[in-house]
Amino acid sequence: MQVMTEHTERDGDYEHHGGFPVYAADPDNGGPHFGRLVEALRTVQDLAVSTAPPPEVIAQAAEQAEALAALLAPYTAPEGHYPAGRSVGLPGRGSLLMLPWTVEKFDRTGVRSTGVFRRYHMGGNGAAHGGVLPLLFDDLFGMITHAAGRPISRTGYLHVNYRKITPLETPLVVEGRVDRVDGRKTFVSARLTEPDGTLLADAEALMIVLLPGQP
Ligand SMILES: CCCCCCCCCCCC(=O)SCCNC(=O)CCNC(=O)[C@H](O)C(C)(C)COP(=O)(O)OP(=O)(O)OC[C@H]1O[C@@H](n2cnc3c(N)ncnc32)[C@H](O)[C@@H]1OP(=O)(O)O
Repeated sequence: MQVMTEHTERDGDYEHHGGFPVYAADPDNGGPHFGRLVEALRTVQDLAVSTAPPPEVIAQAAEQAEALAALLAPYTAPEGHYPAGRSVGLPGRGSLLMLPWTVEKFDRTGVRSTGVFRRYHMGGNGAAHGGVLPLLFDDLFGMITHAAGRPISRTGYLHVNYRKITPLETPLVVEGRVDRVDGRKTFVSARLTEPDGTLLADAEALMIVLLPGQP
């Protein structure tokens, strides 16, 4: 997967739009144990929303969670200086906020990612929560804009059409592209499908190039 520092045909003013820090991919994906930590935390998230332990077990889990937080707290770092979000070799770039999906295609013609929605992402009656689909699409649109060599942009609007119930624990595909560029405006669209092509949701968005100094 290409990242900002490896781009070739981009706007000559690419690095200067907006007040964004410049991110670089972490070639080590956070080191030998980071991916394992993120996966363990995701499993804890799944279990935290789907288990009903007795009080003594909850107390024990709370103590262990508090101990883990205390272990990590001394190592907080500035934005762009921790592996979460920059570990492009890990699902969701190693960020717990992102869906744990894997980018399979990332170039000027578009981006494709595959993965599953897990128990943590459940809304009601066994289906994915409606709020996680915009998260998936928004991050994809950021990557699409970036892969197309467009300058640093933010989402102006994001429209999602929910076509069919999105299942959990089922391999899915999301793929999108730049449809049109008009000055600062990049119009993008994407589709979320099952592997056989069944459409679950589609989305379109407007990504707006930041002006110098815009946050
Ligand atoms: C390592 C891997 C990395 C991978 C990287 C992965 C990154 C993930 C990225 C995630 C992206 C996000 O979620 S960003 C977070 C969500 N988005 C935001 O918080 C944005 C908040 N909004 C803003 O900051 C502002 O609205 C801006 C900066 C986007 C635009 O403000 P502005 O600079 O004043 O521009 P403005 O004149 O209003 O708009 C410019 C043009 O766009 C049009 N426009 C603006 N908003 C809209 C709108 N909602 N609907 C229609 N059109 C609109 C205007 O009419 C105008 O058209 P015309 O008159 O010129 O024709």
